[in-house]
Amino acid sequence: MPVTNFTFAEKYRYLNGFGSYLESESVPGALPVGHNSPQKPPLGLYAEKLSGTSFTAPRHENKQTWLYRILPSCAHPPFTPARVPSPAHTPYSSELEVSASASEDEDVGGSSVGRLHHIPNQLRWDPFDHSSETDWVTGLRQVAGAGDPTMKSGLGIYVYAAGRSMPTNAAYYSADGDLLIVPQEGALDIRTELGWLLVRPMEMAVIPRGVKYNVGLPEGKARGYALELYQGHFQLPELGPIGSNGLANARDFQAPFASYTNDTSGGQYKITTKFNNALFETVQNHTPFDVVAWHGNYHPFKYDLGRFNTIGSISFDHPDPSIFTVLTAPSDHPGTAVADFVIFPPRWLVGEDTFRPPWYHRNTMSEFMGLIQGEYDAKKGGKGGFVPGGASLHNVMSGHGPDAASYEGARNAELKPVKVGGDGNSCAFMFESCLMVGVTDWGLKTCKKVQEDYNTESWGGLKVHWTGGGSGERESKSHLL
Ligand SMILES: O=C(O)Cc1cc(O)ccc1O
Ligand SMILES: [Fe+2]
Repeated sequence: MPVTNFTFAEKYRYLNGFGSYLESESVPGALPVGHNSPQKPPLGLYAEKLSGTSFTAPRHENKQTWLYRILPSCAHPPFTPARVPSPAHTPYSSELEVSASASEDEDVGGSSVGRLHHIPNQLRWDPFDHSSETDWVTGLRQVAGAGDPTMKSGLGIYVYAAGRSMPTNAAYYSADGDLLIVPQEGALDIRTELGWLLVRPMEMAVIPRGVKYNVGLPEGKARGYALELYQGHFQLPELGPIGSNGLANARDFQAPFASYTNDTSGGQYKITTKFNNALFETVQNHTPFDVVAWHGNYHPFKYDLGRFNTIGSISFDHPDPSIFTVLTAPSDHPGTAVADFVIFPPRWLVGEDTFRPPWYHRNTMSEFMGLIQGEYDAKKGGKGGFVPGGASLHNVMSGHGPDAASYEGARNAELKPVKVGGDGNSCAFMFESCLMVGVTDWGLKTCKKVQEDYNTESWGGLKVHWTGGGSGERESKSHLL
């Protein structure tokens, strides 16, 4: 059986830098020098290329990694449809049986994206349930999405809940896209083909398309959010006039060290893949975690959100939330993102003569938000409220903004500097997309978490403050006065 007695220090060594071309060898001499694919790679290893872009992608976009492993990935029996439900449909409780959609998937060979409901209403969800019955693979649920993995366009938005580590002889990969993970409760001990990552709440990670991984739960349970990017890859946002540092700094992104298991005993390793949003599995007789060394720029990474250098107004007015972008996945149109990952971290709010929470707005982008901890400054009231582990969706042109209680509070607040979240521990995030997102059956119905009265609870009580009376006079004001 596999060697599993890695020490904490052996597992969690990191290589620093965003998008860097890195190399790592867990046995000295395992990486060929000056060659990618020598006739006989060192130590009797196989060379295997893992590409994240087309071979001919321009250099600044090109992503690939060379893996030096004991056996290549192709050595496995054929995949067959998995006996677990697809992520878009199914309740957490095993009492509710494997869903009808999963068996339909089997009939047609296992490829179904599921129905998405496109609705203009603002949506908010109570915290999603914990589950003791699921592991990472069975605990991922698609809430919303746009586009299509087969066309490599769009994104999927997920929540996960798990109460079990994946068996150590199991691995998962998604052929559909890069997965950005935002833990909300419980650490994730992620073993990837390229090495280990420990990802805790207030950290995030990205596992690229195709990279196999296993998720252990050191705390016995975990819950959080995830975004799967069907097209392109996340990159750091441009900084423009901010200059050469700020927001998420490149050096704070951490990639794993190579770490391998040498299991030649002919064990049984279950590989599950998500392929066009349906799950398939196979069992192979060698561990997928046999990469002794690698070099490349296509690798998993993590980032501690506490290292985000938050920048905001120090004079007046509330800036656009783009100033809080950690990572962005651009569309073909510059400045327009298929997905932005934005955080609202602990920070000081100042601003003279300024309404400090978000202004009311209708947005051409769609906004899915979650709360990692604390409270969000625009959402104080309402039955159920916006609470950690819950979520909201304000779709394309769906009006939103502070609820009535938050509005009145901010309108009358003394404008001294305040730390957002009071104790400084709040952190909400947003997955913002230029695409109109649809909600899955699971997100709309099966999860049973939609707050039916969200709109009226939030904005039904907004007061009229109009004092104009038709005089038409307008105050002209300089902020220098
Ligand atoms: O709707 C939201 O709460 C997210 C958001 C925050 C902000 O500061 C400005 C715009 C915006 O969409
Ligand atoms: Fe918004």
